[in-house]
Amino acid sequence: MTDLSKLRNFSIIAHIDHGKSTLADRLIQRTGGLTEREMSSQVLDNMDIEKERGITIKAQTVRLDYTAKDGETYVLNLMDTPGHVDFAYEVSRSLAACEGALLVVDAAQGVEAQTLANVYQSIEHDHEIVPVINKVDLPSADPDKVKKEIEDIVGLPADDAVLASAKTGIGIDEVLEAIVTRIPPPKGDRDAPLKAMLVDSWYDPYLGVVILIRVIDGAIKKGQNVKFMAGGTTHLVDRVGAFRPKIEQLPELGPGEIGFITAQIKDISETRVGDTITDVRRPATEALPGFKEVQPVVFCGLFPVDAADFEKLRESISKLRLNDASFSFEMETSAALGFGFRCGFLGLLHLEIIQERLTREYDLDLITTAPSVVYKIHLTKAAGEAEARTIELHNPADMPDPNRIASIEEPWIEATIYVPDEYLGSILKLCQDRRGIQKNLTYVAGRAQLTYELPLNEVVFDFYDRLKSISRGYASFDYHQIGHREGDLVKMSILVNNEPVDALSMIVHRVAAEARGRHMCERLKDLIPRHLFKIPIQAAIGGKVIARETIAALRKDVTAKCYGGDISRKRKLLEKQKEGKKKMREYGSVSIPQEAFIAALRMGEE
Ligand SMILES: Nc1nc2c(ncn2[C@@H]2O[C@H](COP(=O)(O)OP(=O)(O)OP(=O)(O)O)[C@@H](O)[C@H]2O)c(=O)[nH]1
Repeated sequence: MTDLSKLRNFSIIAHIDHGKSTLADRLIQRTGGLTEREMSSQVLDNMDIEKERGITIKAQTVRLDYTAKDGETYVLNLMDTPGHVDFAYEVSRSLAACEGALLVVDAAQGVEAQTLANVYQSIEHDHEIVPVINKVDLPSADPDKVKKEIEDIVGLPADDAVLASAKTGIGIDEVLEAIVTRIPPPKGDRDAPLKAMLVDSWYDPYLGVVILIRVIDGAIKKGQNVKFMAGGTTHLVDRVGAFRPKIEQLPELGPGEIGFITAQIKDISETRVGDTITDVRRPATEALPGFKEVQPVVFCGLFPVDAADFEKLRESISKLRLNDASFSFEMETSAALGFGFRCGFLGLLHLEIIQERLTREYDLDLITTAPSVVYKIHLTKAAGEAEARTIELHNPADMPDPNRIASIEEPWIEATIYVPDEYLGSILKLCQDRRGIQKNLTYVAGRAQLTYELPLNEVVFDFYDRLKSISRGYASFDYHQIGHREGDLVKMSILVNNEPVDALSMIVHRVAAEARGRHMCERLKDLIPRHLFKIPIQAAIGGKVIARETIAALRKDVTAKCYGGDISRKRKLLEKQKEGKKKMREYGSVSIPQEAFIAALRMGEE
């Protein structure tokens, strides 16, 4: 067990790309955990997609030994946190396991929205925050301006901010000293019953489910019987250890310590982030505060392009789910798309990551249906029912008969947008177009900080992409949910050749329905190839058509213009046609190319 006064638990909070992972790797290297060669590939971002996209998805932790200038050796637990709004709950749990944080701000970019959101969380956890101005090696670095921003915008003193370059190694010793001298040691009672927080968990093919914990009171040892208080399950601990970053087994973890346990757990859904772990024989009386079950907020259908891939899709999805308890799925059948899965995600980025992994790692061609949020539908009282029911709707296809609906509620978010002045006008228009309600607007140092309330369903399509493109990448965005509100919502169906295409139906606000319907029809007109007959494309609410386009009939055979003369050219064309067919879905007698599904949903005007 480590002496409490020699322990420091900290995390690194930063906006995406400000250098959190690079700094973490540099700290590991300086304290001897890694050689220069091992440094060459980032250690903490260990999933391929994380590396490629340069974002951290799962929180990881490392235990470092550091001999400080005072001659004492300290154990530093560094906790990495995910950098994206979709994973805010994991950030919050990781922060709860620490006493302090390094606030990394890019010396050239300055404070961004995500920085703010994470700092506020960190302050809520009573953290000691040490500002680190990173990338001072860049020619465009302006540390004094960034210091002023940290003081004016974040509201933290920044006089003694550490100036560093995670890339070149400048200031790394100062960062380590600041951790030891400025971040307080943890508190904890060794003699109290075991109380440990479940910070994170993941599936490892050799170890089974690995659980990252922070011990609050008591100690946890190999051979101990433990209970998960919220989950209600009990387990026998068979390994206790820490990451350095390689695995090292330890006899026990005492109060204030961070490390991992394994307990022969097969299913990750038994380990819920935020749960309290206690001893079976001598349990704690109260669980740790703040446990929250994470719920998916965005749903969509995933269908194989080739119906024969269904089993492969099922297997692949089940495998992904082994490592990600926040992702949910259940089987779904669609008249047009056949068998597939309805999946739930924490947000759009989460959706994209899963979709990309399925495509890339499992080599599947998929059709993704329109993402949908969770609506609360209040039904009218049916004959024989004691009281009116409320249902949760994840899939526009399951929308009840409008006559049975008393009212519909949709989820709302509060968004914080941080944007340079010159783009403010267009951002305000974007928010207004998406039914936003402006709550606040302040200016700091040539940039505007905007607070808007927005319906989540207006954000899930392409809000973030639009925001980035309007502001040339300078706007940053963060949000949290603020509950459901009633809205005048309707289901809009898309009919191709008079047949409804359920993958394209969506729930929209009545006011926006016509414009969106028209837009969808226009898009589809360009995306669906001509056939030998005329194809009407319609958007409808109930039986009422609100928009219509027609694809003219194809008059000639594609090869006709070759006059049968050039046979190789003719063959090429036919082959091309065949190739195209593979990626199409048949709707009645109409073929719709795979990319039409996603392309039609993009609302941006080009
Ligand atoms: N010039 C310079 N570049 C740096 C420095 N630190 C990091 N970078 C670069 O900045 C980019 C982003 O760094 P990361 O460490 O991946 O950023 P991050 O904050 O971990 O990003 P997320 O994992 O998405 O939160 C990389 O290309 C790094 O090489 C630095 O001190 N100087």
